[in-house]
Amino acid sequence: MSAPTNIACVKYWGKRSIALNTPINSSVSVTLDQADLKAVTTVTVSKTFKKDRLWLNGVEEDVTKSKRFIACVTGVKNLATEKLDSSGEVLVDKSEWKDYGVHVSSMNTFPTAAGLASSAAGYAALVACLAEVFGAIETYPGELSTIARQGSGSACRSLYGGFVAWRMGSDNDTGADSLAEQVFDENHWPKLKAIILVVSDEKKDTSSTEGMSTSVSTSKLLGYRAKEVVEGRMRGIEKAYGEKDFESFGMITMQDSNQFHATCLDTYPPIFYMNDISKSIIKLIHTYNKWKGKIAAAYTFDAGPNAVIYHLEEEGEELLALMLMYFPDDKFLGSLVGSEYVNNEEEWRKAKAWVLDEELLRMCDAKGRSRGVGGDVKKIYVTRSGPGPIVLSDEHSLLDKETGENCYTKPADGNGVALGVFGIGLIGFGLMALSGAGIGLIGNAGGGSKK
Ligand SMILES: Nc1ncnc2c1ncn2[C@@H]1O[C@H](COP(=O)(O)OP(=O)(O)OP(=O)(O)O)[C@@H](O)[C@H]1O
Ligand SMILES: C[C@@](O)(CCOP(=O)(O)OP(=O)(O)O)CC(=O)O
Repeated sequence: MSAPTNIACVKYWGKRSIALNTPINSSVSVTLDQADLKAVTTVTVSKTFKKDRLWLNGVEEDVTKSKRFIACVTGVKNLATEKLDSSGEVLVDKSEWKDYGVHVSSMNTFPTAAGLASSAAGYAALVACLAEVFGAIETYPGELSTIARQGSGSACRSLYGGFVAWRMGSDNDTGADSLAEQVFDENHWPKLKAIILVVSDEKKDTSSTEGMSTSVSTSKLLGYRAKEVVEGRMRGIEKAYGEKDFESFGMITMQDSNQFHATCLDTYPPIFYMNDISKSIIKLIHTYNKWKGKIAAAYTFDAGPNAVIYHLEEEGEELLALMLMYFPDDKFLGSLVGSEYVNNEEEWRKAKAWVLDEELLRMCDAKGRSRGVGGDVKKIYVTRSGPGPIVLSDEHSLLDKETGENCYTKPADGNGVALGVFGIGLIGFGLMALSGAGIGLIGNAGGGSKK
């Protein structure tokens, strides 16, 4: 299976219960297109596997004590149904699944743990893939998202496409109502686009989990935000998205990003996720909006320095040209990922030569960022909203079909694989080799249960 990342417009920051991984406030995000960023995961299960194993980007991680991983496997197994063969015979009774070991191999097509929501895509892919293999059936809508939430909070939102809310819920005993809900699907607002400026692809020094824990115990501003601010913003942004009102959508998105980073600064000791490059992106966007006379672009930053700039299609080329003017790549390094405008060197030169308004440039120059200084932005994605998890065909398996061992190696030069290598193909049942001694069920191929 593959699963998307998502970038929140109203941020999740702070846990109500660490054990249940429930939040102190609701949040809402845009699911991004998997053509550009995704986690790809294969699951194989077998009775012969001695222990559960996970390979991430080709390297094995010990998951035998991972609370997050165990919660996902156990949670999905609890919803499992029996596995049938094509004639309707029971191959695996649901009571037997507990004896099956799980092998998982997963890779991200973008930097891992760098504030680009790799944990969201990764745990959503894991839960969606396990659900296929075990034929899991939800007893109420959103139940699988309550399981993904226990892997990583933001992962619950990656189980759906489009515009997705994570309702904080009120059940403090089970967390069963702290779940994701699709507010609008990915086809609702096709003109909405996103430019991602990767300022750093290094692993961040304060993880979200650790950062929000310190914030909850030390920041009064965070408590105020959760109590007094978020619900109004949730209502406002859902209305704005529904009405395709970019100005309101953009305003709330920017204000909420700023408030999230203000709570980080209010945390003791303070946490700094944005750096000077992030701040100069913020200044450029405000200058651009001032020049436009309206909110035409809106930035948001997760727990890292990388910027996501939401905008409408009509501003896409101009904004990209503006970014390339102030954050250029020195030479053409290949097409901008996902870009409709820059797919070869000629288009890249054209984008760089785009004639930006003199007054706009004068206003931007006055904000202190010099034109043409390269090296600060490592990579640019030009993307949009997309669907939730997708079933891939067998040929994309990251686990060896005979042995169930990892067969994926991360290329030396990048994050994951070249785009397009993992094609998207919906197939039906993909029972690979279910024999008494052999490997069980290959999860990126779809389930075989009664549904
Ligand atoms: N494809 C994947 N499959 C399973 N687990 C993954 C996958 N990708 C990332 N993870 C887990 O998520 C962790 C990274 O999460 P972290 O929250 O630190 O970064 P992030 O998700 O990239 O950033 P953020 O959530 O702040 O945007 C990894 O160390 C790994 O444990
Ligand atoms: C800033 C954020 O991206 C924080 C995401 O935090 P995580 O979901 O990664 O945290 P855990 O639940 O501890 O795994 C905001 C958001 O995505 O809403």
